[in-house]
Amino acid sequence: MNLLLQTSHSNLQAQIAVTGSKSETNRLLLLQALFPNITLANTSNSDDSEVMQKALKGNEEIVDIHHAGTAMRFLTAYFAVNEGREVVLTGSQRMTERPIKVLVEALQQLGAQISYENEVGYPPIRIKGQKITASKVNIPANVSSQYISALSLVAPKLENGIEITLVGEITSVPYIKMTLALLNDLDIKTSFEGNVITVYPKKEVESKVMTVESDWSSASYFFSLAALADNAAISLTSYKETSLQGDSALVEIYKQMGVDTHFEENKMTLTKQVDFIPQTVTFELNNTPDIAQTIVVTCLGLGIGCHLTGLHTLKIKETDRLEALRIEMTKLGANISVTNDSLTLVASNAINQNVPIATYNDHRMAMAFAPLALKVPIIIENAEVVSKSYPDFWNDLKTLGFEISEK
Ligand SMILES: O=C(O)C1=C[C@@H](OP(=O)(O)O)[C@@H](O)[C@H](O)C1
Ligand SMILES: C=C(OP(=O)(O)O)C(=O)O
Repeated sequence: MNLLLQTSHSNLQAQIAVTGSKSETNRLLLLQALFPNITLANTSNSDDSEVMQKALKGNEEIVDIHHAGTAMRFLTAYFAVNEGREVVLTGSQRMTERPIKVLVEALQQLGAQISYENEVGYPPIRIKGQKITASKVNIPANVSSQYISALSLVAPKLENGIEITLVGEITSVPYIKMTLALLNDLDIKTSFEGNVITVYPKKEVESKVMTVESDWSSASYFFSLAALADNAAISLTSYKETSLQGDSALVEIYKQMGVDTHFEENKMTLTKQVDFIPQTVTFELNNTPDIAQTIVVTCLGLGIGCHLTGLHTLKIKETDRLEALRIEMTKLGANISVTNDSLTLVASNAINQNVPIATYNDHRMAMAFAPLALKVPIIIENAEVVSKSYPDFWNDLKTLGFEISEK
């Protein structure tokens, strides 16, 4: 499904209930499988959370998690310590290109039995669940934080917990802290000092309702819309000023691009400010890789330049996001260059109209480019990809007055 997006509304007003964080949900689904007396509220309705839930509930030998990176990594650890069960864990074509070796080797250090069905280092993998008693493990920390979260999530159920020594620069740190904070909310003791994470064993937890905050990465598209509109007052629920999600850095980032955020109870309202906006912005995004695409497109829409660094993980996500951005932004007339870990956009004012944007099976390519419809009519190819994290995205955009038609 290709969608043509256009709008004559440049004053955006609406209240939108954004789905729960898929990162928090997928952690809590795993923790609920380990501790069934936890109840979850405001969970994500994303495809990635649905496949996670199905995989945890099912009993099949072949478990297919499609495009869901967190599900792939978290379930690798989950099945590795699930004594007596054997599964083949696989996913989409792209998932078979996303590396898993670092996590497999860490689990093998602990005594797990995991082998590769095809290419060494990549899914599909065969896992024979074992009782794990070893607790010390070293892991390179600069490829994906999801490996470290995966080990930490299963650790409370290991006889001796876990002590993880992180080697090298640590990437996507807020996601690791989110994992430990959720464990702490269940009264599971953890520590993260220097490059060592410790998670202590815990047999049972108290019954508790865990309420997921709405998804901040999904909120990023509304920050972009507010920045590109002439006027905006967009209210989003349910959000907290102090969040477990690192992407809440959006508040400070978009302040520099003319968006003010006001919190009241469980709602945040984004308003457009007409203050001075710099000609170029610079951000280090090692902590917040998922909002890189949103920010670049906002800058194009504002006619300003940007220099983004800390982007090395973008090459191994749903697609090579740096290359995808370079190609699609160039189609729109942008002057953009990328390296293995950075991106530079030169300020310019013209944007080509009616350009079909390819989305590369990447939900964030579709959603990041959509706000540009405030400036020029734009076509988003294979628009259904948004369901990976935000199935209601196109409907929510309609409530802001966008005309959306099949092309
Ligand atoms: O743990 C998580 O929930 C996530 C961690 C990040 O991945 P990396 O640690 O691989 O950068 C992020 O990009 C992904 O969308 C979700
Ligand atoms: C990178 C992402 O997801 P995952 O790694 O879980 O597939 C994302 O949602 O942007």
